[in-house]
Amino acid sequence: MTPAPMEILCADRLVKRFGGLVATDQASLTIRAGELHALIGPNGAGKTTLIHQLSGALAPTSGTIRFAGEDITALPIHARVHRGLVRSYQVTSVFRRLSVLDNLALAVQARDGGGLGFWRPARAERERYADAASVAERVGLAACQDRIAGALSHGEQRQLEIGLVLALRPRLLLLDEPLAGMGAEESGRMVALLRSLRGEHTMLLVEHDMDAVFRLADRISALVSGRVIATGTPDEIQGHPEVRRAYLGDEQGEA
Ligand SMILES: Nc1ncnc2c1ncn2[C@@H]1O[C@H](COP(=O)(O)OP(=O)(O)OP(=O)(O)O)[C@@H](O)[C@H]1O
Repeated sequence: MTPAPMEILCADRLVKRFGGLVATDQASLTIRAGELHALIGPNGAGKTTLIHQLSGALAPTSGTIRFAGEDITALPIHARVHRGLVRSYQVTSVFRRLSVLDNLALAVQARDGGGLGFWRPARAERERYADAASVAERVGLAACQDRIAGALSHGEQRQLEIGLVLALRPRLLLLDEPLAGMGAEESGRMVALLRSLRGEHTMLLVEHDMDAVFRLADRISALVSGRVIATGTPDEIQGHPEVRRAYLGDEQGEA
């Protein structure tokens, strides 16, 4: 029997040039099924450019991306989403005038290919809403599932965005700075949510909050000038001399 592949995503030597600028420079990255993998790096290191290449928003100049054993380098965003590679805020967006539950039900419907409930529309609708309610609960929004999305706090809206991605039942979630712009309390809630998803979902997290990254990640890859210079456990990354010099600086490198 062939064992299931451990690696869900394998990016091999991705180069992205913008004119004379090389934003990712032979960047290679492997994500294992089930892990929370964080990508760290200083401003301008190429994190966003790399994520965009993985999601399909940007075509690499060279290099390949394999997902679940298939070469997806040339596939557009929607085809990657269809295969289960989903980035938050890219494909699904919050409809501010709809309720939390309606937003989630629409994402469930999108997942099911438009919800062709031709036979039993009422039942299909009920199932969709039951599914949406369980996602609302999963992301900590059960108590406000009937509220208009536009009236949610910033932190709750980010929780909803995670819910919209989860409703698509992704095989790999690309999370781009989920803690951005949050205060301590909201950020604590989001970290708890991400921790609760750990082990249940495979995630690639780009985040500037080093504290959160080192608390959450199973493995971390460090990007410097477009290159992945190290991948390892939080302890290995924290002790890596080049990483300490390049990334952690006086935050942790001096500790
Ligand atoms: N569309 C573009 N056209 C030209 N240059 C770009 C473009 N997108 C990114 N760059 C450049 O590529 C380099 C990498 O940028 P990128 O945004 O990927 O880095 P980052 O690690 O995500 O940075 P930050 O942490 O500040 O978000 C930077 O020098 C940036 O100016």
